[in-house]
Order: sequence, then C-alpha cells, then structure tokens
Amino acid sequence: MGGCFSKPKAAEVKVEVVLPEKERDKEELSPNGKASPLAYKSNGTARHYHHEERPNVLNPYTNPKDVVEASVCHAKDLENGQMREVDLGCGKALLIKQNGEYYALGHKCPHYGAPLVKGVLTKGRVRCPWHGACFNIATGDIEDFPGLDGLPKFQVKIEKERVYIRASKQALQSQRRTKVMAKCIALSNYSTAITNILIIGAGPAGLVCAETLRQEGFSDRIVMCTSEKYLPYDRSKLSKSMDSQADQILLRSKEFFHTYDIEVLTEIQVVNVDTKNKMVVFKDGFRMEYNKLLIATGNTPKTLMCKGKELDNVFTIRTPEDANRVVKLASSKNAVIVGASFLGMEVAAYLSEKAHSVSVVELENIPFKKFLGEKVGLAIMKMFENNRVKFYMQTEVSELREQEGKLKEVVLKSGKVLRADVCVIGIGASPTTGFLKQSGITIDSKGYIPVNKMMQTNIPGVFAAGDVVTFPLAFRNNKKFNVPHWQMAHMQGRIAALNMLAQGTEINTIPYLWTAMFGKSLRYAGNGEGFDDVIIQGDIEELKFVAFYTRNDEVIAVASMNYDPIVSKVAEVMASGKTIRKRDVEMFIHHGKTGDIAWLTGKGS
Ligand SMILES: Cc1cc2nc3c(=O)[nH]c(=O)nc-3n(C[C@H](O)[C@H](O)[C@H](O)COP(=O)(O)OP(=O)(O)OC[C@H]3O[C@@H](n4cnc5c(N)ncnc54)[C@H](O)[C@@H]3O)c2cc1C
Ligand code: FES
Repeated sequence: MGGCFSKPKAAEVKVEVVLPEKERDKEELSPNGKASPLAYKSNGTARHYHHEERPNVLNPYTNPKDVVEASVCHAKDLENGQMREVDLGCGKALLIKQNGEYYALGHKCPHYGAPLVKGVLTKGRVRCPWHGACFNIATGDIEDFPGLDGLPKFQVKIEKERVYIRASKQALQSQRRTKVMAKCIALSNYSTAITNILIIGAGPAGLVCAETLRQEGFSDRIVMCTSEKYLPYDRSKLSKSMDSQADQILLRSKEFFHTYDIEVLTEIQVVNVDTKNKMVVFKDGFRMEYNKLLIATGNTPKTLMCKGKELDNVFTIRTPEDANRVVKLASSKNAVIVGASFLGMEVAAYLSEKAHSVSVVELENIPFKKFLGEKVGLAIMKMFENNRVKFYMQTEVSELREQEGKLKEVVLKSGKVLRADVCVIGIGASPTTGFLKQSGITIDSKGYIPVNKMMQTNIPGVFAAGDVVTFPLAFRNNKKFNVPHWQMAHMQGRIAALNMLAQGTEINTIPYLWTAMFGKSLRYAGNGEGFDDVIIQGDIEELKFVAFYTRNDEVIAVASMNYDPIVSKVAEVMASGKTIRKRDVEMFIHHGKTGDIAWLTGKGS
C-alpha cells in the first residue's frame, strides 16, 4: 500500500461517531433550514464552531502593506446586471453591479483561468464561459463545477460617486480562495482498521466529497483510497495534453491533504464490501471498518475482443503513464485509434502533429453522430481530415497483428490493413462495480449503481457518485441517467458529502461537458439523449456555431464552438427551471424575433 500518509498506528479505541438521526436533524440544520458550520466530536456529539477555533483563515486586511485600495471607475460606469474587469495596479478584479449593489471578486476562473467577465451573470451568480463553473457573487464560493476553489472576494465602497476596491495583494495574485476547512480532531482514532468516512476512489467525486466534508466542519477521520499510485489528478488532461506528467496535473498538493487531514491510501484496491458489518476488504487482505461509505470508483475502459488485443503497444488511456507512452511510441510513427469517441478523437488530434500517420476506425459513418448529430459530426470530421487524420468508417477491427511481440498492423473487417506502431482503444467504458457483487448494493443490468437525488444507494450509509452511478436528472423529468462528465462527478461528490451530514440536499444541476481538439473547444450543456431535431445557428463550416438539440418542442441540450458564452447562457436558463421552446429558438434564428428568448440575442464572440 502506498499513501500520502504513513501507515497508521494499531487500533486502540473504537470511536462511535454516529448521531441518532433525530438529533442530527436538529443539530445540523439551523432554524432557517440552512446548514451551519459544525464540528463533530469523537464522542458522537456535534457542535458549532466557536468563533476563535475556526480553522486559520488569514485576515487579508490586517497588514496595510499586503493590501491595495484603488478607485476603479465612476459609479455610473456600471449598470445593474453588468460586469467589468478593473485594474487595481497590482492585479485585476471583477466588478459586478446587481440590484444596486456592487460586488468585487477574482476575475479569473480558478479552474483553467477563463475571464469571468465574458461569462454569464444571473441572479446572485456568475457562470464561467468555458466549462460552466458557477460562483456566488456575494461570497465568491463555487456553486457548480468544475474546479475546487472559489473566488477571492474584495471590499467595495462608493465615495463621491467613485467605486473603490480594497483587496489583498496576495488574493489578487492567486485569483482563487480555498474555503475554510476543519481538521481532524479525533486524535485517538488513527487506527489501521477504523474510519468514520471511507471513500473508495480518488477521482473528482471522491475528492470533492472529502473537501466538502471538511468545509462543512466535519472533524472526524476521512480515508480516501485509490488503486492508482497518484494523489487525485486531472484525468481530463490525459487525452488533451498527453505528455503531461502526473505531478503537473495534480488537483491538490500532498501538503493540502496533510493540512486538512484527508488520508489518501494509494495503490490499494478494494475487492469486497461487507455492508452488514460496515467493512471493506482490500486485495492484500487488509480490512477497514467505516461508518459512512462513498463509492466513487469511476469506470473502466472497454477493450477489443479480437485476436492480438493483449499486444504491447495497444492502449486504453486511463493513467498518465498510458498517455505518456502513447506519445513516445507514436512520435513519427503510425498511430491507429479505434473508436471516434471524445477520448479517441482528442487523442487523434493530439497525435496528428507528432505521428507520421493517424487513422481512426469507427463503427458509425460519422463521428459523434449520436451525441452531436450528423451536421456537427461531419464538420468536426472535416476539421480532422484537414489535419491529416484518415477515417475508416462503418467498419471494425478484426485482428491486431504482431511482429516480434509488437503491434505491426491493424486488420479491419472491411479487409483494409493499416500499418500501426501504436493503437489506442477508445470504444467506451463500463462502471467499475465488479467488486460490489456480494455487497447487497443494488447494481443495474449495465453495472451502474442507481442512487436517489441525495446520492444514496439502497443501503443506508452507503453513497455513490460520479461515473459509476445513474441518478434522477431533474431537468429531464427525473429520468435516471449516467452522466460521465468531470463536472457531474464534482457535483455528485459534493451532494454525497452534504447528505452524509444529513443535510437533506438534492442534486439539481445541468450537465456540462467540453472537449478540445486542434485548439478548438466544443462546449455542451444539458442532456440530448433521444433528441429528434437539431437547430443550428452560425457557420458550421467555419466551426463557429451553436446547435440546439430538441425533443418534441423542448430544447434538451446545446453545443457550441467559437460561440461563447452561449452554452453557459443556456445552462443558466435551464438551471433556473425555465423550459426553452423549440419554436422560440426557430423564430429567433429564422425571423430574428426574440420573444421569450431575449437572453439569446447577445450573439457569440
Ligand atoms: C482521458 C480522459 C479524458 C476525459 N476528458 C473529459 C473532458 O474533457 N470533460 C469531461 O467532462 N470529462 C472528461 N472525462 C471524463 C471524466 O474524467 C470522468 O467523468 C471523471 O473522471 C469521473 O470521475 P469519478 O470520480 O467518478 O471517477 P474517476 O475519475 O474515474 O476515478 C475513479 C477512482 O476510483 C479508483 N478505483 C476504482 N476501483 C477501485 C477499487 N476497487 N479500489 C480502490 N480504488 C478504486 C481509481 O483508482 C480512481 O482513483 C475524461 C476521461 C478520460 C479517461
Ligand atoms: S475555466 Fe472556468 S470552468 Fe473551466
């Protein structure tokens, strides 16, 4: 077993930290029903923080040298509902006016640094134009994902009709704020075998769950385990910047986990979960008892079933090593990608500059046809062909041939033989739930764990989140979907944590996804499963468009390229509970009549 923490001491005391449900409800919710910060003691009682014992937060305004105050504009320069990037001399801030109030926050999205001024301002929050993270304008807190941190919040005052911002220089530089978090106070509990919260999986769902627990003041033991050898990292980069080393894409540093007492056990695989005895069994025989459990084991890439599938130089992309090795092997050589999935196409795009040849083999006749429709799929295919990628469509692999133990050729059912020094398989993935067969946790026919809106499984105290679940998607009439996106895993991890603390919080988010190929990003919000029409605005040939996916009379998803921030706008309308009608979009696009969708009139950039 590897780990962020050294192997813990032997168990001495078993500490019961469960609150009776009734008491929990009373303690954990303030009279107005909102959560308040709690600390949990190891004797099983819960208590609110005393002011002076809240985890250390530096007051940014104590030392005048660390603070800058600047007049940034005239009060009349900003209308209600407007945002503006302002310069304080040693850094910029985002100034917002809403309902007559001014707010100042960090101006860059802490996820990948998008300029939030180009995002979407709605009631009380701003949504990032790139991948849809949302920030509360009054607190800077992150309310929807991706990303882990919130925005720093700055002081604003109006004096003689001028707007002044007072900000910590350090916060202006960092442009991010990690939320106040509790630490573990259950000192006597560091046993090998007992934890309060056990999280299986150290992807975004697991990590956000652990962080949310600490943010909410949970101060008992949290153990997160992963079969990989790294602390949580940004897996979405593996197919977009394939030569990234693991330490360049870590989501949090080792020090972070130490500081907040989140134990991460690496290279350790859970092989069985005994829900009756609240215990998990690891591959090496090690056992650990838990009080509450999160299953966030993601999915496992599918492999080919044909001859030669186990050859060297045949890969699925799951770890930094996979990605790094593919880049090395493909350099000036022949690469074959099987499956025109998001992953396969991102890999093909990345390798097209490095490899001698890149071929994509796909069962369908057009890439992304089911997901994005024919027109968008064809336009993307053309972009690939213009970049030297060759497609072999409506066929599949019949054999992978070797020479001296290494891949040499990919033989297609169509009879075509492709020279191949490396082959990447991107034909989908299945939920990693095989180890749960004996657990009593319900698994559906496709291997997913069905959960309710609170991420609860059929077993009390056992939660599941991320790629491994199906859950009721509120905006699609609570039909159960599996949504294997980076954003969704974050949100579900958060909801699971809140409900481990009995906060009764239901998931209500709009799925948001992105992909990047040849320096162009495609953004997507909603859930287009079963769409029956696509309405496109813009220039699809130039890849500057927005596509609305409709079912009956309703817009159920939107995709765009070079048309920001339209997808974030649509996501905000959907998040507000409003239905976007197909006829309104058509009226707007064909006749320029905005009617009910005036929000759409700010065209893309
Ligand atoms: C190459 C690639 C690129 C992607 N790009 C994008 C993108 O651009 N946009 C997007 O929205 N999504 C993208 N995705 C999807 C996104 O990464 C997933 O939706 C997300 O990682 C799911 O998070 P998760 O926490 O559910 O699981 P994962 O991130 O898959 O993590 C699962 C964790 O469980 C652990 N685990 C599994 N089984 C066990 C076991 N038995 N015992 C112990 N530990 C176990 C694993 O080691 C891992 O730590 C991409 C995925 C891949 C593979
Ligand atoms: S840069 Fe803002 S969500 Fe990604």
